Order: sequence, then structure tokens, then C-alpha cells
Amino acid sequence: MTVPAIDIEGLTKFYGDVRGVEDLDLTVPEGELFGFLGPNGAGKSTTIRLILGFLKPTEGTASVLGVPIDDREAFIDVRNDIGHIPGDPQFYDDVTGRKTLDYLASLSGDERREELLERFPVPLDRPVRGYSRGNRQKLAIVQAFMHEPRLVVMDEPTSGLDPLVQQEFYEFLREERDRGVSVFFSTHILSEVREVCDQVAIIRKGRLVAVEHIDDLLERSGKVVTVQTPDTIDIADFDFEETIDARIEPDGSLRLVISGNYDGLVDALERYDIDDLEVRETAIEDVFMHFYDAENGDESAGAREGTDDDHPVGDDSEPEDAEEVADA
Ligand SMILES: Nc1ncnc2c1ncn2[C@@H]1O[C@H](COP(=O)(O)OP(=O)(O)OP(=O)(O)O)[C@@H](O)[C@H]1O
Repeated sequence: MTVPAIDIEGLTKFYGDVRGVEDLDLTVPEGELFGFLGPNGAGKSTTIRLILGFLKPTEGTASVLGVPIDDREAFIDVRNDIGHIPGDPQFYDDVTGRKTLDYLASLSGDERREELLERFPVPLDRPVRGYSRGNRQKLAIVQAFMHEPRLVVMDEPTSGLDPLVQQEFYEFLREERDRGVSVFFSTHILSEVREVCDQVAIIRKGRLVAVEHIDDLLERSGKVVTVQTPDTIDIADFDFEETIDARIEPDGSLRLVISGNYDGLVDALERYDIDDLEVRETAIEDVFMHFYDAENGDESAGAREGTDDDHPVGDDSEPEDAEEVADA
């Protein structure tokens, strides 16, 4: 029986009165690219910090690669099988990229630094202080993967990367997945979810609202059909079982979202002259937007400020606030 890469049960974290996450249940299977999506302040970083043992849950538990996060000793061992890219990777600024990697390699190992640096090159002999945001992120990628982890957990890993490097990183992630590596990452970028994820979990206001295979999600989300006709459209003609949404656009065209077969549509269109007809996949934005609330904005509003944990990457086991776990 294979052990899930991550198994979360009833995980809850309150920062004083502020809810980080509440009653989260989630299983991330081994060998999948698993996306974690949600608006600002939804609880993504909190979840990531909990499963890496940097924060102590208020309730509930999780296992990572089969090891419960509250089994401190076993968890320290399993950390070597985990790679991590924090939300805002911090390094010791006066140290060069090369020395940074040497140091991190001495802690966790280094099986493939050269290969990774070829794909994600950084100015190795310059102090990290002078690195651009993108180069910092590439250094974070190299350190997260160089010890051949079985699981990599990443908090918005493509922020700061230019589009070409992003594409290279997506390709790299797919290759890693095909080699059996499990990847769990938070993101705001909807197209990224579509491009690389096998499954996605969506979190809002600290609670899980959906876990979906991307293919199923897109299948259920249907196709968008746009029809231009000189005739007056009776929207009731297009209300068949497969219709998810039907509306007349401001330019007078008919826009339908249809899931399933097109028989009803073809029959209905016989009543009209057609100037133009377009069928396209539903934009991922439309697929996900109904999971977000129009008024959500920044869900962290009202929460305590200035308590983020931006430790240097090699030092993220050093908690900075009293609530964090002392020996993560
Ligand atoms: N150290 C902390 N102290 C107090 N409240 C916190 C702390 N960290 C997070 N929170 C609060 O917990 C909630 C979840 O925050 P979290 O950072 O986990 O969300 P997120 O989904 O990662 O957001 P973003 O997409 O903006 O990074 C928010 O209301 C946030 O303000």
C-alpha cells in the first residue's frame, strides 16, 4: 500500500482569535503535482507551515511521507526527503550563491546541483544581496531540489520568474512528477494550475471548498459557445440539460456554456441564421472564479500584521514567534 505524500486530518490553526485554517482534511497522493489555490489570506501559507512542522496546530494533525508531524524525532529525519520553497525565499545576503548552496548541501545533501543550475542559472559567485527577485527564486528552486527530495512543498514558487523561466519550471515539474516526486504548491496563478496540476484543492477563509482533478473540473466546466445571428434570440430556446449558462452579450451575440453533447444546441440553432459560431474551452479563470467570493478581496483583513516568517531558506526551522514549534 502506498503512503500518501501528505495526509491532513482536521488540521486547525488559530493565531489568537484569527483563523489561519480550520478543520482541514486533505490527501495528496504520492507522485502527483497538486495545486493549492485560494485568495489572499485564505490559509495556504499557514497550511504549508503546519505540514512542514514550522507551526504547531491548534487541533488536528497531518502526516508527511507517512510520518506524523507531531512525532518530532521521526519528523526531523523525514525532513531530508522534503524540499521546500517558502513564499519569500530569504538567504544570508552577504554570502555568495555558491556558498549558500554549499552550506545547504552540507545539511541535506546535493545529488544534482550542476544539472539544476544549468536549467536555472544564477550568478553563483555574487553575494545574494545583489540577486534580482528572479535569481533568488531560481536559487530557491535549486536548493529545494538538489538533494533529490521525495516531496517538494512550495509557496507560490513562480513569483518573480519571467515567463520563459516559468515555462522551464513547469516542464521541470512535470519531469519530476514523472520520476515519482510528489509536489504540493500554493499559487494564485490559475493558468499555472491548468498547465501543471493533476489535482487542485481550493481553500477559502481557512476552509477547504473543493478538491478536484483538473481534467474532471474542465470536463464539468464545459465549453463556451458563441453564436452571432441577425435574428432575435429567444434565450429559452437554449435552455437544455447540457446548458450551464446562457446569456445575450452586450454586442447581441449569444454566449452559452455547455457541458455534454451538442444535440440540443444543433437542434436549437436550426431556427436561426448563423453569421458566426465559435466553440472554445472554458477559461480557467471562469472555472475557478465561482469558488471565490466577489467580495472576498484580501481575506486577511483585520488580522494581526507583521508576523510573517521570513527565515533564510536554510534556516527556516528557526521559528520566530512564540507559537511556532521549538524544534521543527
Ligand atoms: N503569524 C500570523 N499571525 C497572525 N495571523 C496570521 C499569521 N499568519 C497568518 N495569519 C492570518 O491567517 C490567515 C491565513 O493567512 P495565510 O498567510 O495562511 O493565507 P494565504 O492563503 O497564504 O494568503 P496569501 O495568498 O496572501 O499569501 C490570514 O487571516 C492571516 O492574516
